[in-house]
Amino acid sequence: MNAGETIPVTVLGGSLGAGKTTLLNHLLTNAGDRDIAVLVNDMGSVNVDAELVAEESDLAVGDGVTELSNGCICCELQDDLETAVVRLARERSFDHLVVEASGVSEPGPVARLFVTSRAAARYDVAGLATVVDSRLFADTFGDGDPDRTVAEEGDGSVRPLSDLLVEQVESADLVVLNKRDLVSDAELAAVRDAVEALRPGATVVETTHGDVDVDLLLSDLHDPDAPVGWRAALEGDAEGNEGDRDGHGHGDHGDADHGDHDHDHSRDDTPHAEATYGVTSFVYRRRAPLDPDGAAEVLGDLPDSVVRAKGSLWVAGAEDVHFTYSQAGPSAYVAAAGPWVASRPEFEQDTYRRNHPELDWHDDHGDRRTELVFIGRGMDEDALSAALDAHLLDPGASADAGDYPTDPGEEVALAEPTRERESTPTADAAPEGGR
Ligand SMILES: Nc1nc2c(ncn2[C@@H]2O[C@H](COP(=O)(O)OP(=O)(O)OP(=O)(O)O)[C@@H](O)[C@H]2O)c(=O)[nH]1
Repeated sequence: MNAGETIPVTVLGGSLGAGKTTLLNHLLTNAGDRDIAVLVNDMGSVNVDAELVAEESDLAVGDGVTELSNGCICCELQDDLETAVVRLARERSFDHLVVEASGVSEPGPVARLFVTSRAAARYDVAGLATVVDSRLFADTFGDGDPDRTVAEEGDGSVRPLSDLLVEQVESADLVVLNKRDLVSDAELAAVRDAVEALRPGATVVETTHGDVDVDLLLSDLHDPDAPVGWRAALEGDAEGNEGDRDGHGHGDHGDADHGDHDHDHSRDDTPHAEATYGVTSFVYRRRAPLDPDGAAEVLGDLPDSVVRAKGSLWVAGAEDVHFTYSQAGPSAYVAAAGPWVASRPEFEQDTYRRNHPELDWHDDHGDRRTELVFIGRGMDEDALSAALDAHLLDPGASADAGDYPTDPGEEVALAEPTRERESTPTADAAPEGGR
């Protein structure tokens, strides 16, 4: 490498056992003339993956295959990773770096390291590749085997696997649907369909034993501005529905035309997906607060047809708090994001609105709104909207939102895959901190 040239980096993510190591072996065996450095992170103290990769590719550990032990590179080992990649670039010459994130890492933070830290001067992100265990994905979002839906983190705490699967897909430039041999054509089509809805525009390939096209894997695929499905749906809806903004003002929530205009125009982005397999998305947007218990009841027990839901909640009894909601398969959380802009002192509101002219501001309610995007297969939009509408209250109505989180970043589970679903958020449901 010439001084001043940057090295392309591909960050490889995917759930535990998805086939990342298998894919790395395939890559190293088929690398041709390329000199590839691989940084492997494995959970636990033994770097089995690094040794396996080294063993199968005639590379010694330390000779291009570098280990990081004791945890997850996206969090505890962030400093080590930064040091390791800077040292690697200084000490060795190679054409491409591949970093395998552990099965419970989100690839996004790992990739950001190459943009924001000392490593940025030496590296350029070429792509985030996520290996998906097609069988596990189909199970998690299809029939939902609860025993397989929790991943253990380095500190022993558990995290719903569905969250990780969704996040790993939502940040990917390339999605590798691995274990093709373990799913039927219909199951694979459903998985592909969900992946395309979660991450419109990502390159999606199907593989068995990680036999991905090496040129494709290493090519420059990264698009930091690529849309995430739920955000694209919200934006598409906002653009297409200027007229409905004022249509849901004070007291109109009983109006029969509530749901009529809330169809998602972003489905135009993936027309074949909808036409072929029925993946759709829609936005539920109301200018009225939800009853706290009713909202928890509906949003904590969404139909299985919903793969992903996300958005903002205006909750009666806590009208100053902007709540966010996030559901992925069998898990659902509500978090306190901080005050609504409309709850802040007037001068702050003015400044904020000047700096955010795109903010959807209502004459009476400011930015307070309930705005949820749902992505799924064969969803009954009318039924879901009606279930939520049944819990709409008038702005200012009294209600007890005592079980909802209050501190910014605090989170409460409405549904978790390992436990019995709860009908309301409870104070003893461990808040998991802002994610
Ligand atoms: N049937 C089948 N098995 C596969 C496929 N790809 C990988 N495997 C197997 O799945 C298991 C896990 O594969 P790995 O490559 O170790 O997965 P990983 O993502 O590196 O796993 P962790 O490092 O634990 O996160 C191994 O037993 C592989 O042989 C595939 O396409 N089909």
